[in-house]
Amino acid sequence: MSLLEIRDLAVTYHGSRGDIPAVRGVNLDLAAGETLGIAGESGCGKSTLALAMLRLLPAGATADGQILVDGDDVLGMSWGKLRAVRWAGASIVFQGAMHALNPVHRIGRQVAEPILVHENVGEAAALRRAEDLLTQVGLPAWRARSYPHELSGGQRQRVMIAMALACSPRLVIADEATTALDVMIQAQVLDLLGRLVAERDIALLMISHDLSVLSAHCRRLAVMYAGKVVELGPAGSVFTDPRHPYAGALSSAFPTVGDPASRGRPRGLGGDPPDPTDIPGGCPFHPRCPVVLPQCSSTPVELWPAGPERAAACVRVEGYPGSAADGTAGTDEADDRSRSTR
Ligand SMILES: Nc1ncnc2c1ncn2[C@@H]1O[C@H](COP(=O)(O)OP(=O)(O)OP(=O)(O)O)[C@@H](O)[C@H]1O
Repeated sequence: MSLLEIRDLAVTYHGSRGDIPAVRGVNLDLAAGETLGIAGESGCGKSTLALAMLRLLPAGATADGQILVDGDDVLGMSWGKLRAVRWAGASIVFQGAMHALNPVHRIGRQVAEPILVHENVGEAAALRRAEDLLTQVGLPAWRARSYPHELSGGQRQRVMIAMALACSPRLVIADEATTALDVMIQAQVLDLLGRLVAERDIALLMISHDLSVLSAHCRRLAVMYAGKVVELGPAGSVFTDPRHPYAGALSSAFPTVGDPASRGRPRGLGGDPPDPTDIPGGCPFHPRCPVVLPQCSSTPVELWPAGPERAAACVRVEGYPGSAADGTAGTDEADDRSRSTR
């Protein structure tokens, strides 16, 4: 059994602009010791997915489907159980550590806090554990006595990782955890996360708009577009040999190191992501797709097997029902094969 199983997850924000379907039928699995990257342009639903996993969605959002952590559904569990899952089962490292840390408390106390809250441990023992965690993330133990403003951005992000690991979670979600850091520090922090994942057999779900970073640090990649996973597979293959035209455009957005201006913006791809209140029918990517076919505006697309461990939601994938070579769009057979790729 996978540590994390997401089944038919749909998240909708209900607001004054109308309903925003931010996540639309996502299915993902993640095993202990595995790293899965989630990539996609701003607004595709990555953070909503992360927040839903720990039931941290704001009021006004509804979530349907299942999010199973060790077989227990986060969306349906009691508050008591959810509290335990939030630290000991799974934890999140967000972007922007400066704002997440309390400026008036020493680092050690902040790292020790989740241990004190969630475990039956005295203050001195919790502080010793905090010092130990700081050394594990590459900071000297004496940093426990520092205040956040005395640390660099990279050091503060390490502190956030130490906090996330404090109660030995089995799943860590890193949402743009290193985006604000410069490239060298980013690589160091991501290497550190990768090492901790391997040593502790943690499942790591890493969210970033930067496909090249994810492909370097994750075993598998999921590419999202308009609330759906449109490509899933081994990271190297998705990055270098994408099967979905959007994944291809996204990987071409990170062609060269040292060209920050081009990063994150799919090159050669016109238009913007769709208005979330008015997502195009058929394939949601079809209005921007450089290789669009006539049926793309009407054929619903789901993930379809596209090679070993691979799936893509595109009618151009060989054998896709409704593709030029196949007249079986929308059949039960299509649904069955789609499910078998989860
Ligand atoms: N609190 C909210 N209320 C209403 N709509 C929201 C809210 N948060 C996000 N959305 C909308 O949901 C959609 C998905 O947003 P989300 O933040 O999950 O995307 P993202 O891929 O993480 O983007 P980014 O990389 O910019 O954070 C967007 O259309 C966004 O405008």
